[in-house]
Amino acid sequence: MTDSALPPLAISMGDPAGCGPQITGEAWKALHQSPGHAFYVIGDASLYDVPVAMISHPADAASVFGSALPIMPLKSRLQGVVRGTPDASMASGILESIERATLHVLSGDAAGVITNPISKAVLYSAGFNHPGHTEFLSAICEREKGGVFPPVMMLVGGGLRVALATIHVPLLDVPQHLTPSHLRQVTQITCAALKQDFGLNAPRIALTGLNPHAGENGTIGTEERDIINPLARTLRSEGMDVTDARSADTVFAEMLDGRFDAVIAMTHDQGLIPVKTLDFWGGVNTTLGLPIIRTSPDHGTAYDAARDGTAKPDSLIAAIRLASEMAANRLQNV
Ligand SMILES: NC(=O)c1ccc[n+]([C@@H]2O[C@H](COP(=O)([O-])OP(=O)(O)OC[C@H]3O[C@@H](n4cnc5c(N)ncnc54)[C@H](O)[C@@H]3O)[C@@H](O)[C@H]2O)c1
Ligand SMILES: N[C@H](C(=O)O)[C@H](O)COP(=O)(O)O
Repeated sequence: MTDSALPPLAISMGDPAGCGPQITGEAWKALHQSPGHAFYVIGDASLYDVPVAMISHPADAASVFGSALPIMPLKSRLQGVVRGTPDASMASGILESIERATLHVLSGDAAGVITNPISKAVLYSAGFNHPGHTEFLSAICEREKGGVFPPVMMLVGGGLRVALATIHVPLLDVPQHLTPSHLRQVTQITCAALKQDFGLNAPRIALTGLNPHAGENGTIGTEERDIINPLARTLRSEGMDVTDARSADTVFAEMLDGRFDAVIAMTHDQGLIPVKTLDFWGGVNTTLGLPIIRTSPDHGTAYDAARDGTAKPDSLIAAIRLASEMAANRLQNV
């Protein structure tokens, strides 16, 4: 469900040398006759190969969206953008765009933020010290709202919703992050978001095991027996519909059979491989646990496709559609 009474969606520019500008123009072409998906970009007009309209406030976006891509100009200057060639001097413009889009959602001027892909390596080399958008957006929300908003990454696509218990963590360090309190927090945030943002009244959640065969009763690893299953029992006693650790090699097939509404995977690749394999072009990354709606395409900067002008917009379009649905659901369910 979408709601055209909602304010427009804000889209960040992403890496200007990556596929963001091209797929944003293509997304506008696909959606400009759908007022319920109206959006604007905070970026530089010279990047886009579609008709553009400069706006000075998000409220101006809806009236021009049907005929041009609405753009709010950056304050940072972008000089010498070469498609397909990463350049760390673009970092301030990239970050300004993400931050302003987020502030627009926090102020209620935008219904949600959709982030175009960034190269983490480019931003790290310019001093950016968050692992990715997920944690950066959480930090902005915490600074502006004064609360604590631990973010949870969820990928949606191919019939799956997969939340991650750990994100950009080296495999060697994963076990130390899987504490009962952390897993409780991730599961509670996922459950709340399934209700509020996905409109599911009684979500059914499956936890994966960390080890092969979910530890095979403690004979191939003990995290399931000692951490995941005791926590799952406690959460069930509190009324949550959550499984013990299930084998990660079969649980996604079980979800496709309709047994679960979401899977919580213990590691990044455990969760993202099935979604991106089933639906790389339509997959969406969303951040749960924030006071704002945030979605993103599931792919990266695709510099090669950006250079050749062959980037596909499908995942960005899916991210825009999902952000609209989530914003409408959140409006209804708060
Ligand atoms: N949401 C994000 O900001 C995000 C997500 C993932 C990766 N990244 C970043 O992107 C950079 C590149 O990462 P990567 O190479 O592992 O992944 P990638 O998704 O950029 O590219 C993987 C492959 O898929 C192709 N591809 C990706 N998106 C495409 C599209 N829309 N159309 C056509 N082809 C497309 C690429 O050309 C490449 O061959 C890294 O710096 C990574 O940190 C950012
Ligand atoms: N792990 C994500 C993926 O592979 O799709 C990606 O790196 C995005 O991270 P942020 O949304 O935190 O930038």
